Formats: sequence, structure tokens, C-alpha cells
Amino acid sequence: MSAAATAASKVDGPKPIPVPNGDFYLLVELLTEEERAVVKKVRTYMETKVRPIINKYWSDDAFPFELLPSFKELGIGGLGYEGYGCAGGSQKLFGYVAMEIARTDASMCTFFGVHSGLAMGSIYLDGSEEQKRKWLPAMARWEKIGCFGLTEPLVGSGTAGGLTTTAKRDGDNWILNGQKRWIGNSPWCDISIIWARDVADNQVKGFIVENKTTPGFSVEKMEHKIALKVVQNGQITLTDVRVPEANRLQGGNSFRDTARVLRMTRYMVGWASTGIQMGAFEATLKYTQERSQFGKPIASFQMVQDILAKMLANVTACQCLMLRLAQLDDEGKLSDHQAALAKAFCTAKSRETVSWGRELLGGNGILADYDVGRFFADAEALYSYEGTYQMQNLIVGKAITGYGAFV
Ligand SMILES: Cc1cc2nc3c(=O)[nH]c(=O)nc-3n(C[C@H](O)[C@H](O)[C@H](O)COP(=O)(O)OP(=O)(O)OC[C@H]3O[C@@H](n4cnc5c(N)ncnc54)[C@H](O)[C@@H]3O)c2cc1C
Repeated sequence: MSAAATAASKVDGPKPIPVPNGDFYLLVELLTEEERAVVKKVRTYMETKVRPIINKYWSDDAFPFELLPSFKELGIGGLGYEGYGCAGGSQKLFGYVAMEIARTDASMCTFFGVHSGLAMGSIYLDGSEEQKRKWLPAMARWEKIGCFGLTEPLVGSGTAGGLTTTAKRDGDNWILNGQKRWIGNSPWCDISIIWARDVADNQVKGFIVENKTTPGFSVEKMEHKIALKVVQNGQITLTDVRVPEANRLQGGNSFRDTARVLRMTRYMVGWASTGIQMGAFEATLKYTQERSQFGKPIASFQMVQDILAKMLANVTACQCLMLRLAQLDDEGKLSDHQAALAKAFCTAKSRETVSWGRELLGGNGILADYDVGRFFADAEALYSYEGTYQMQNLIVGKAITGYGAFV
């Protein structure tokens, strides 16, 4: 028997226990049968339709528009919102679905989150009854796809007090002027939620702008991104854009109302970054079992197993944390600082997990073809968007000390 074969036989032993899809603590058992069916449908879709093509789209900086008709059929438009033609269901299910989408691809999860969370959420949380009835059914059917314009070229973390985009009342209309940067889906979607400062009372207000038919509204696609390359981000310019009062979010009268939307979507980013970790862990585990060096699968080396165990610990910790947060959310108890803590923790852990995965793939971790390289890059964007790591910790810091350190 050759030396390599002898070495290989030493690793033969009891079969590894199945780690079902990175769900080591069987958290899926905490979902109802109905919820599990939704998650299974999403997983099957992501595995069969998205996974085979997504690395190519990612490498080409392109969005897979061909998938839109089938994506719409998943019935997940308006998950977590009751009425108005929305899919409804618990926040736990909304989060679990986001995790499941990100488990295959974080860009598709971001597309889903920008439309379902940021854009629909703004109308659901801050719109009048009439506005909800007008916009949400078409958005739930994905007939009108939305984006959320808060960040500006010169104002990112400081949007609460520093927005420079202005809104000026003019009879039954408002005149918007300014620029928005980084706005996901904006180069091609139908409606934008634009946040602007009312020059009369200096408060931040939200407006629904129809992208394709509003004079003075233009979008330039942002190029050269190194993460979330499938999502199309744009820089919006508003030049004397006239918006009727009927399109001003009637419940969006100060940044506190914007923050209610961000609380919900930051919670979703916690789920998405957990999904990235699941995807990276599963791909890495498989790779280490298939790749051999020194005549043995690299999964059999002690140092490799140490890293795999650390990756799984991160995945599992984030899943448990997010599920508890989902319970709080479903009970109507989710606070800004709880969402901020989860967003900061899960995105930071995600960076760590994907970098370990990339390491275990060796040179192949640098290629988009093996999925882990894509997760590695995408985790960076989640760490910074919807409020950076530092800003989330400052929100937590203010809550626990009573001192606001960033205003
Ligand atoms: C891929 C992607 C998609 C995005 N999509 C959208 C979107 O759809 N809609 C939208 O409105 N925005 C979007 N954004 C913008 C995103 O929310 C901002 O990038 C983010 O809020 C940070 O703002 P900034 O990039 O201007 O960084 P800055 O605010 O300039 O921050 C730079 C650094 O300074 C630190 N910093 C700033 N202030 C403080 C402080 N007081 N104390 C300590 N540290 C501080 C930050 O933590 C960070 O490390 C997206 C961004 C990305 C990358």
C-alpha cells in the first residue's frame, strides 16, 4: 500500500454527522410547517435558478433581469406586512427568507431587501391609508419596483441632521432639489422613496417619486463596485422635481420616521449577513472534503477543522441571535439599539467567517467561480450599508450609557 493510501485510510472512520445546510442547532424546527414550506420553495428556487448563473452575472456587474418573472412567482412580495395584497406572515419568516436568499447570493437578497424592506416598508410604516392602498398591492406583485434614497454624495452616516436635498412646498406640490448616491435598484426601478429636508421646518420628509415619468429626475448607474456587483446602484439627481402633496409620505415627518424604517431593515441585514455565512460555510466545508493535499482531504487536517468549527460557531451564534430578535420583533418590542447591535455583530462575524472560508479555498478563494470569493467581497458591503459598524455601535452606546457620541 502506498504511503498516500495509508494516510488516507487513517481518516476513514465514522461518517460525519450531517450538518443540515449550516443549521447546526436545527433552528428550522422553530418554524411552522407553513413557514418551512415557504423557506423550502425559496431555497429550491435559489439553488436551481440563481446559483447556476449568479457568478457570471456578478463578474459581469449585471442584474439577471431574466429571473424577474419567476422571482415574482415566489409569492414573497410584502412578507411581514398585513393587508394591501402583501404576503404577510411573521417577521421571523421575513428574516428567514432573507437569510435563505443571501445563503445563495447577497446581491439578490439586497435587491429583495431594498424593494420589500426599504421601499415598501417606508410606505407601510410612514404612508397614509390611501397611499398604502395605492402603492403596496402593485409593489407586492412586483409590478412597481422600488428603491430608497437617503444617502447623498457628501452625507452618509450623518443623514439624521445633515441632509442637503431640499423639499420646498409650492401649493399642492413640493419641489425637490439635490442628489442621492448609492441607491440600489435606482437605475432601472419604477419608484423612489426620496428623503429630503423641508426648508420650512428643517425636518426630514419622505416622498414617492415616479422615476420614469417625472421631469427633472435622472439616474446615473455607479460603476466599478467590488461587492454586491449584481445590484445596480445609482446616483440620483433631482432638479426642480415636482411631487404632488399626495405623494408625500403622510406619516414621514421627521428623521424619527425614517429611523423606524431603518430599524426594520437593519434587522434584515442581520439576517442577510447570517445567510452569507451559511453559504460560505457550506461551500467551504464541501470544498475541504473534496480537495486533497498530501494524499488526504484537507478537511482531515486539524488546523482546517479548527477553522471550520469557528466558522460554524459564528453561523450558529448569528442564527440564534437573529431568531431571538425576530421573536422580539413579532411581539412589537424591537428597539433601534437591539436592531443596531444585531446588525453590527452579524456583519462583523460575517466578515470573519467569509475570510476564513476564503483562506480554506486557497487560491480558488480568490475566484468568483467557487462562490466563497463572491461572499467574501459582498460581506464588505453589508458591513457598511444601512449604517456602518461604528454607527450601529454608537446607537448601542447611546442606549446603554445615555450619552450620544455622534451628534
Ligand atoms: C453597496 C451599497 C448599497 C447601498 N445602498 C443604499 C441605498 O439603497 N439607499 C441609500 O440611501 N444608501 C445606500 N447605501 C449607502 C450606505 O448606507 C452608506 O454607505 C453608509 O450609511 C455609510 O455612509 P458613507 O459611505 O457616506 O460613509 P461615511 O459616513 O463617510 O463614513 C466613513 C467612515 O467614517 C466613520 N464615521 C462616520 N461618522 C462617524 C462618527 N460620528 N463616529 C465614528 N465613526 C464615524 C464610518 O463608520 C465609516 O467608517 C449603500 C451603500 C453601499 C456600499
